[in-house]
Amino acid sequence: MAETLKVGVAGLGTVGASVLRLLAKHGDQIARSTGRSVSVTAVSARDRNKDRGFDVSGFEWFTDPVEMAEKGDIDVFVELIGGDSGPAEDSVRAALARGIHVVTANKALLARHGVALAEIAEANGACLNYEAAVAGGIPIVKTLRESMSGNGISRVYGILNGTCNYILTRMEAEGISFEDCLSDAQRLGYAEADPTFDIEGNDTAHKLVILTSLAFGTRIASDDIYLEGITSITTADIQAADELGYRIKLLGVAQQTETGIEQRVHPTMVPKNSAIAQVDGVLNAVAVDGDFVGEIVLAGPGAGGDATASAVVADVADVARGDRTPVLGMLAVDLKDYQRARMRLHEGGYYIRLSVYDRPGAFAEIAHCMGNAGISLESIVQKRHAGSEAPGKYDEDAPQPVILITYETTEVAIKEALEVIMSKGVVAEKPQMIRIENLN
Ligand SMILES: NC(=O)C1=CN([C@@H]2O[C@H](COP(=O)(O)OP(=O)(O)OC[C@H]3O[C@@H](n4cnc5c(N)ncnc54)[C@H](O)[C@@H]3O)[C@@H](O)[C@H]2O)C=CC1
Ligand SMILES: N[C@@H](CC=O)C(=O)O
Ligand code: NA
Repeated sequence: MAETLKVGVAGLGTVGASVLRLLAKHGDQIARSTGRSVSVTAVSARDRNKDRGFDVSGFEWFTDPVEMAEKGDIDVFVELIGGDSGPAEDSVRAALARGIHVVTANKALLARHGVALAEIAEANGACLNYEAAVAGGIPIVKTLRESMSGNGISRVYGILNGTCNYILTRMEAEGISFEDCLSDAQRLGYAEADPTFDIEGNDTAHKLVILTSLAFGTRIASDDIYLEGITSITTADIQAADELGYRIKLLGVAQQTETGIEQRVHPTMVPKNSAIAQVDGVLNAVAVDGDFVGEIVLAGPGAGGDATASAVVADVADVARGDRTPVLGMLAVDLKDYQRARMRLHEGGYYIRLSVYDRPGAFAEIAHCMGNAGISLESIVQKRHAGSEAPGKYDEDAPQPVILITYETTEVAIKEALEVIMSKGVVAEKPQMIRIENLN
């Protein structure tokens, strides 16, 4: 058998601890599969004496991950610290500059510096593998980098954040509050160190921009993305979606249009019978439309220590096998510039929830504003608040929820119509607007 592959692991938190356990449990299997034994020889974490449930005394210890990257006797540097700068960035750059292969789960780092890191890796003959960075345990990076290289891709989309999907699923199924669901996701090791990255959509955006680059052969365009998180989603929206035959999911979508590539992250109403609507809890799903293969959908755990470790170790195994696939599926120099499609031109159906003053003519005013903007309404439903006046009487001071579903229209038309509606004094608060995606 070839020489042992020496691995240094930086960051012994949720994912790092699972990586050590996985390698301890399945090291023999990996050696048989790759023809090379893989052994962790060095680790870096902040506190050597912390009880992590496993013994770290057999590893060379580095308090500073950059030192491990620069001086450690290792072949692979596994970065599981997190963050798009600081020790994660410095240590990865140092390892690659030395020609040490890098495996990372850090999507924030790749979204910001992916192309620059790919260039350093290429210049020094090192691998940079990051399967765990996108949709956790789902092998989507490998699928795009290798298995779909013979296809022209027109769209890639999916549920890319386990924390948000877990929150939305439990809010719908169990009626649990947003805050309680989020703290459970944190306790289970799904959330980012700063969970606002999850719930405000940034984590999904980090993953989507990596997928866009892999799918379309473009440079990573982290700033060119439309972004909305799930913090404005209420149980009223979830219930209304259910009654209308939809579920609400946080989707990341990258789609080729006539004017460029649309990169967008936002809560989305998807038909209940679509494949993506069945994906619950911490599971993620990614769909890719290829011109020869058609649509493929991969689903599986998107977060959690063990599922993520599965992807990290598969990347280490690829290094052991001698797999040298280019970082972004092609050399960095061959990546095209990303051309952004304007979000205002986005076309689709919309769900609008308005809080309408119960006054004569209010409905007509709303329908008129929509009509003026060229928007056709598929349905309009008034949902009386429990305890409000019986039908036949009205209470001017008690706004009532009204749900509109539009036929396909443009983002610019919807936004303009809602502004006009707000200016007419018929609604009590800013309207809620959720895009509808009619997926299979
Ligand atoms: N938890 C999950 O489900 C997933 C996490 N990821 C990514 O994996 C990476 C790690 O995530 P987790 O394990 O969840 O985070 P974590 O917060 O549990 O672990 C990070 C570890 O890095 C250590 N650390 C921080 N600064 C350090 C430094 N200067 N030197 C050495 N160690 C340092 C921390 O003490 C902590 O133990 C992040 O990039 C995250 O986005 C990716 C997919 C899933
Ligand atoms: N916080 C992330 C972890 C995996 O990438 C998530 O919830 O998906
Ligand atoms: Na993955």
